[in-house]
Amino acid sequence: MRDAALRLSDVACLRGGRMLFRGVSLDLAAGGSALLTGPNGIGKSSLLRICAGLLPALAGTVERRGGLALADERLALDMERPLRKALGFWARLDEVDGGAVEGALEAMALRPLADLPVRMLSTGQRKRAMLARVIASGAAVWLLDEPGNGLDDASLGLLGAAVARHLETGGIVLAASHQSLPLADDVRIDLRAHAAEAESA
Ligand SMILES: Nc1ncnc2c1ncn2[C@@H]1O[C@H](COP(=O)(O)OP(=O)(O)OP(=O)(O)O)[C@@H](O)[C@H]1O
Repeated sequence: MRDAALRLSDVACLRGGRMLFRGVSLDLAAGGSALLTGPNGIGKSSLLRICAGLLPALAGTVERRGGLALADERLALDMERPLRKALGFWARLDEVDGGAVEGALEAMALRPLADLPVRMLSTGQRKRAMLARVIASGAAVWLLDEPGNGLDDASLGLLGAAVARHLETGGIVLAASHQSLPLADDVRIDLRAHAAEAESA
């Protein structure tokens, strides 16, 4: 993971025929993290999708080095499978060993729930399950969309600890949130400063 990188240069985003933001630059190397902030609808999720290569940027460049894991509003876990098996499905695709799933369950305090079908998990437990999927992936670059939503204080602490461990081992974290998070963010990008309307106002 030590050669992981995420670099954005002058990125602009057009969505639904509307310019959302422009001029966003970011340079994260191994161990680097950033928090994207701004009100609902400003384009935080869109920027994460651009970083993930799921949405083209209107202008600018995105460079990624290292595997990528995205946690957004989609749980991406089989609702009918027990949690451990649902995570195991991704672990096989990600070609990580079974120990990665156990470690991720432990990190998110999900061991006691590991044999329950995913559909039986509560909102906060599902969010922890999604974070466990990211942790188990072994990906260097974590893109986390509103990772604190639905989490109680204890779970926010687990999230903060997981992020800190990931950064210590050379990972990169880009999180988007409209609320403050217990993350060691080196860089903060307030998308309001890049909003297309702000420029013309
Ligand atoms: N598939 C789409 N097609 C067209 N417009 C879209 C699409 N998805 C989102 N948008 C629009 O893009 C804008 C930015 O949405 P986005 O989800 O990136 O904002 P956000 O800052 O993450 O918001 P929130 O804090 O509510 O999650 C919104 O105005 C939204 O309606």
